[in-house]
Amino acid sequence: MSTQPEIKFTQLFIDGQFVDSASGKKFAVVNPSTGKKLCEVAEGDKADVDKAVEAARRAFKLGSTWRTMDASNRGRLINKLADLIERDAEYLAALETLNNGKPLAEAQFDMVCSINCLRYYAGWADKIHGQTIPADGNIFVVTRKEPVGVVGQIIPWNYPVLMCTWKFGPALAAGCTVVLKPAEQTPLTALYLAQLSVEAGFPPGVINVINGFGETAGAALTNHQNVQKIAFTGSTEVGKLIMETAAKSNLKRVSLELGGKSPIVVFPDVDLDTAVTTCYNAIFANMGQCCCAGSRTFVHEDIYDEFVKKATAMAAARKVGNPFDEGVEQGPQVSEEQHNKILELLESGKAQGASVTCGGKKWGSEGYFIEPTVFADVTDDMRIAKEEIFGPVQTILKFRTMEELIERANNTYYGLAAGVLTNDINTALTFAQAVEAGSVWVNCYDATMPQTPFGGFKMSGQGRELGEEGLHHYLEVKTITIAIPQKNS
Ligand SMILES: NC(=O)c1ccc[n+]([C@@H]2O[C@H](COP(=O)([O-])OP(=O)(O)OC[C@H]3O[C@@H](n4cnc5c(N)ncnc54)[C@H](O)[C@@H]3O)[C@@H](O)[C@H]2O)c1
Ligand SMILES: CC1=C(/C=C/C(C)=C/C=C\C(C)=C\C=O)C(C)(C)CCC1
Repeated sequence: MSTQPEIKFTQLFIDGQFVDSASGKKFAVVNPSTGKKLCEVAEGDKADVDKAVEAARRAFKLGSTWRTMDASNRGRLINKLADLIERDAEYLAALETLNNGKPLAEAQFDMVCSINCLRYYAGWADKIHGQTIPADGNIFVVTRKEPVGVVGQIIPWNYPVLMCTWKFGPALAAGCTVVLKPAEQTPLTALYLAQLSVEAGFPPGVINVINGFGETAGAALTNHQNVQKIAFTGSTEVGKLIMETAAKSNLKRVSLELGGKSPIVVFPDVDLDTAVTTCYNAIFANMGQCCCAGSRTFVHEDIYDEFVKKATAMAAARKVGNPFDEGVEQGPQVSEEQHNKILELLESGKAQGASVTCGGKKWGSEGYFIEPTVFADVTDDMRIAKEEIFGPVQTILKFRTMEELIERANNTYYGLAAGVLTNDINTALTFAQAVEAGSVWVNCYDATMPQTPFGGFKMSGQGRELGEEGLHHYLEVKTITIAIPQKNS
């Protein structure tokens, strides 16, 4: 596989066509493995968002090709897009690795998950229906599930293709039209998907992609009077802004997939090597850049020292390097900003008294690499135990009792995910029921499938993506009540 896949699309995608931005401005896209510029892409802002929303509105007009299409044909188009991603998966994975820095094998797995997500939602397209309701009186009542309309979708840089499919799948199955804003760090694969949408046969305006920055393009989308819903994945800080802007503009619907500080808990009755591996994958996958990363590893005091020894050995053996190289498990962080944020948090961990048993600093001399790091003797008050690090940093905390564990696991503003490793079903269920988290994984982690709802309690978000739940945010319920001469049971 080429380490320099050709970059084919760098403009904005509006109304089925690639176009320059209205201002003519461009911004640089950087290769995180080197810190050097890869290319420039068109920089969209309010004027371009307005055009894209207008195109999406036209595509959503009553009587349009999209609105009059059989639902089963919407499903076929979504399936066709999945087929095209599958056809070009090697290229797309390489482009993702180039732009995002994730190891090629992880990018390839992301493509599989993305294809599965689209196929799952393709199947839903003609299974979205309302009810007939035996309401009181001489009436006949039906509900219809209708698409909410033009949807703005704002996504982060950690899973660029996967996040596109989590957003496109349910929106298109529901019959909405979309304007997607990829993260400014990683626009390249979304633009390629835009081209695939043309090849799949989506009518112009159904899918639009506007590259640009959050404060300009993202804010214009969130503020837009003709956008009926925003689906956002990213930081909790921006999630709050989105809700505020949505409320102040047209009270558009909002779903939010935000940060986390998820506990993964190890009880002493487990196979220790298996537990160490599960916890290692839970935090180090995707360079730790995952909202649901198992970023607080709670280990029972009886096995704590042995666990720390094994976890340290495992992290020390992690192969860091060029994400295109065979066997490399960890590439660079996505950007200099993220890299510096992580280094600052590493220093805070050291200063607050945690023990670095592995790593703890920058890796290499170019690009945005960080050493796989393990902190032991972590206490709840430390910043590394409270803040989302979003890096390859395992923090290991000690616990003694279930009661204390539950209290500490829940002592966070976040509530995205949790894991519990034990062979005792009572222990597993006690924790699973008590922990405040949208996903709880027992004897596994990151087990996220298109069929299973995903999202957060508390400040980790609003609403759920994936599964049937993920469709509801893209649908309005209309109640149609018809007066009839005489109802009969
Ligand atoms: N939950 C996640 O998947 C996720 C993803 C990325 C980052 N994060 C967290 O957020 C931290 C900061 O990363 P970041 O700055 O890239 O995240 P971010 O929330 O700023 O960016 C996510 C997306 O939101 C857009 N955005 C930013 N400001 C906006 C605004 N005012 N209006 C509308 N859209 C806006 C960005 O352009 C991007 O597309 C990370 O360190 C990590 O802790 C979480
Ligand atoms: C962590 C791994 C995976 C899961 C990724 C998930 C659940 C991402 C979800 C959404 C986002 C953006 C979260 C926030 O960052 C895979 C894709 C199942 C592969 C293994 C590693």
